[in-house]
Amino acid sequence: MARNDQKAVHLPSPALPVGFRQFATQVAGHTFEATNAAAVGLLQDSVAGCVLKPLGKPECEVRELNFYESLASAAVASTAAGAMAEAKAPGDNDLAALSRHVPRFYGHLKLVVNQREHTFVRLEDLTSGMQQPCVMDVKMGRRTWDPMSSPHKRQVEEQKYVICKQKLGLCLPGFLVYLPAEEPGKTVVLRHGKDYGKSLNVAGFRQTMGIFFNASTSDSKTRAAGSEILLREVLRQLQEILAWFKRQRLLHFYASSLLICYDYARLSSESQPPPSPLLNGHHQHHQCSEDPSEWIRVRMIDFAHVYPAEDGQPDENYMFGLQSLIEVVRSILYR
Ligand SMILES: Nc1ncnc2c1ncn2[C@@H]1O[C@H](COP(=O)(O)OP(=O)(O)OP(=O)(O)O)[C@@H](O)[C@H]1O
Ligand SMILES: O=P(O)(O)O[C@@H]1[C@H](O)[C@H](O)[C@@H](OP(=O)(O)O)[C@H](OP(=O)(O)O)[C@H]1O
Repeated sequence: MARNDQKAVHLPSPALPVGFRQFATQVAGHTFEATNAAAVGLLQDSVAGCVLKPLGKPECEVRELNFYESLASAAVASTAAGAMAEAKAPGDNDLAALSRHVPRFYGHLKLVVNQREHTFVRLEDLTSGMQQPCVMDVKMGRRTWDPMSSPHKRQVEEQKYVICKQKLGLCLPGFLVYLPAEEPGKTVVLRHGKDYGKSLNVAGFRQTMGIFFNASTSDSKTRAAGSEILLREVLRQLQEILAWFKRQRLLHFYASSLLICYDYARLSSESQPPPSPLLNGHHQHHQCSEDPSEWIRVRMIDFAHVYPAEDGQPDENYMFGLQSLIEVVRSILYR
């Protein structure tokens, strides 16, 4: 069963190249539209574990492609310099270190969708391997317009998600979560888009985060071991990203997001009581006690508005949002 604020309309299917389909767990961003054949969303690639992201407006295309390609070359340069004990270009280390917080990049390609050619980047699917993927897109920063934006674009951006953006430096364009249903063993899917995110105040934002992490106070069924592992691991990954931002002086990220993904199937199995001891006094191996980063992933996405840092300043705008997000997750963990 699904609940959501996105009306169930039957859209005419877009004409896609053979071997590709619409990516079902896209929660935000540009999507296919029934009445606009030029609008394109993410595709699921025939290559397992990959998605294809359309690059959109020409200026966004150049910036996002440039970002991924710079990261890829910095990673190569860093590895080669390490092997040869050579000096690297300034900033290569920081860029190479960023790669682990970003989906893996497998190049770009052009595809014809609805009789129009579009450029896509092929990326690691961050929900890959998840049986019941829960996904949240959190857009970072009080300021979501870039230095080249027109006065009109600035004004439009300033008027959206006003409370959460100004108070927390965060906004919530969409999420999808599996929740336990009344009937034991069954789940419901809750899905909300940008209209919901735009209606939130700070209390609503915090409450929504609790729901997304299956850790709302009213829900005692899953407020157990799994939820604690989830919150601790999300915090750990957020702290690593913050540590990177504190070091780097290269880039500023406007209107960029963090994508938080986890597998509800693993969350609920982690929440089961551990198996009882065997007659010989040993415990059976608990099949879920592997590395939580296998089923919990926090990554930076959407680099259409990445700019070189002016005067080598840190990206305070992004860090303000990230610190708020860390505080919100921490408050859910320790309440
Ligand atoms: N690597 C990925 N793996 C899985 N899902 C992804 C990945 N990249 C993007 N998505 C999904 O697609 C959505 C949109 O991604 P993204 O923000 O990059 O697109 P966009 O169209 O540039 O967004 P915007 O309109 O905010 O500029 C995300 O919210 C997420 O659901
Ligand atoms: O959150 P909303 O209300 O959906 O607003 C969109 C959001 O700000 C996107 O980041 C932006 O795309 P870009 O990052 O590509 O600018 C898009 O501009 P667009 O409509 O001009 O594509 C906006 O409509």
